[in-house]
Amino acid sequence: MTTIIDGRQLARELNAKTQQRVAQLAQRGITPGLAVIIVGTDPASSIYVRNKHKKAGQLGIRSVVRTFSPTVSQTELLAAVAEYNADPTIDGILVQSPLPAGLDERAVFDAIAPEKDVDGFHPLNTGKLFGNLPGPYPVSCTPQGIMTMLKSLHQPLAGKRAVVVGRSNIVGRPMAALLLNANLVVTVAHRYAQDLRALTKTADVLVVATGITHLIKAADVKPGAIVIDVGMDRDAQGKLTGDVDFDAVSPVAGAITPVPGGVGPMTIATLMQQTVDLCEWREQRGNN
Ligand SMILES: Nc1nc(=O)c2c([nH]1)NC[C@@H]1CN(c3ccc(C(=O)N[C@@H](CCC(=O)O)C(=O)O)cc3)C=[N+]21
Repeated sequence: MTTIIDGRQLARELNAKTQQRVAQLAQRGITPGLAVIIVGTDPASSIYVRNKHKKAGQLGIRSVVRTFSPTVSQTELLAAVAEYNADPTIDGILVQSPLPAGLDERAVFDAIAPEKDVDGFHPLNTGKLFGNLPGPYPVSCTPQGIMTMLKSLHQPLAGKRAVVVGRSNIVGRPMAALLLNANLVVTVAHRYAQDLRALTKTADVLVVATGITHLIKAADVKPGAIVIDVGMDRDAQGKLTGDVDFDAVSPVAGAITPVPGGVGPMTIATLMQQTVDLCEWREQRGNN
């Protein structure tokens, strides 16, 4: 009776809506454009970028990928961002994180025009999110995709206790803000937490984004809890797995996301959704 939250199926449904919106725009001669900047050839990063590019193509989004050598200078990267900022055919700009050591990732994110910031990493957009200011504005794709997954359960969330484990700028912090904006009671736990397991055990909604393989075991989860696993870890056999011990936890949980097939596909579907959002918002502003 545990619900397995099927990220692939939810992503298919979201992508179908996005594809329809792209078709509507096409009737008016508009094609959403996504620019992806990747530095180096880390195999995992290259796979994500290739998947994003492929999905964009399937939905009718024009996607351009620019790959730089790991020796690229900060100046060259900023020049590429400036070029896409000024390019009227580009609606969304994504700089694949993390950048190699020696490059200032924050400075590159900050250089992206806030209205083209498809990842929602620019301080203007995170500031709006944390202030629960009226939209529209882009939000980090992984936590936004998780909110879509939570909504798919059709359970009232206001007043529930959420625990987010991890406080990265990409996942933990924006996740906490989204849950708080949805009126949950939010705790953010991290590596300095005293008695982490006592905290996770109180969660009605538990989001785990630590990169620690199978950190969360059955005894750490409240019976019936909604468990969201953001981990993308490799087990001893090199198989992709999560921060949650799925086999042990799923009998305890009320609903749980698998890895793979959970949060990952929804992250990409949300990226596509937000590329089209940015395109439509720009249209509405009459800013070509
Ligand atoms: N600026 C930026 N924005 C990002 O959104 C961003 C990033 N940098 N850097 C890296 C992370 C990671 N990420 C993933 C997206 C999809 C899957 C995904 O689709 N995973 C599949 C499995 C893929 C596989 O088998 O390897 C799944 O979970 O089923 C995973 C990871 C986006 N990220």
